[in-house]
Amino acid sequence: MVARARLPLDHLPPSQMVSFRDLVSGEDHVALVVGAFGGRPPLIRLHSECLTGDVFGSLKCDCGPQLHEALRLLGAEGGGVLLYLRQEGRGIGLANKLRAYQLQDRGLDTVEANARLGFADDERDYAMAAAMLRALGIDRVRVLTNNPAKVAGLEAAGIEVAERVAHHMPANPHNADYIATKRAKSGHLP
Ligand SMILES: Nc1nc2c(ncn2[C@@H]2O[C@H](COP(=O)(O)OP(=O)(O)OP(=O)(O)O)[C@@H](O)[C@H]2O)c(=O)[nH]1
Ligand SMILES: [Zn+2]
Repeated sequence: MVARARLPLDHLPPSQMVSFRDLVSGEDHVALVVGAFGGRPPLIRLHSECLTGDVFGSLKCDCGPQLHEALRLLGAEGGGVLLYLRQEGRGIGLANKLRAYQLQDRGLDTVEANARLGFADDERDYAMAAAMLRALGIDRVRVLTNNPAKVAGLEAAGIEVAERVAHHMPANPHNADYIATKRAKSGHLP
């Protein structure tokens, strides 16, 4: 844990941002601790950075709506934690994601494009996310995700996943194929 501060957020209960330094990548990951929780395992979201979707509202993926809906759900529960993980492009970085988009414009799907660039479909791991949760005193969670690799990654690192809560957003004409490919090839759950 590197630094921590109160961070008032629109329409959300009193929140804090906590930053962590990843000594392997040098990146700062952040935990947004929304409101208060206790009793049942807290609702959490592991959100992988997506500059295009999170900041600019890109329609090519579902990251922006997933981010905002996750925060809304945490607020509606009174509290929870969103980990904002600096895993842009499923861990390949922004420039390579843009190269992958270029290949997708030529007909490759999201998995084929990664392979063409010499990457695995998904280069992320969740050990850092588990370490962040433990540093916050959390060892049992309910996790908002459609991605079984996130559940498996947390469990492998010693965090108990009491429940997986599906986190689907409505598709649009630009991301429908992307979402279908994640289901067909990357094991994403309905
Ligand atoms: N390499 C690559 N990364 C992408 C692409 N589209 C989105 N991303 C990245 O994928 C990450 C989000 O992953 P998703 O597969 O949408 O969702 P998930 O996080 O695995 O699963 P959920 O928890 O269900 O949302 C972000 O880091 C995005 O930047 C793409 O076409 N290629
Ligand atoms: Zn995205």
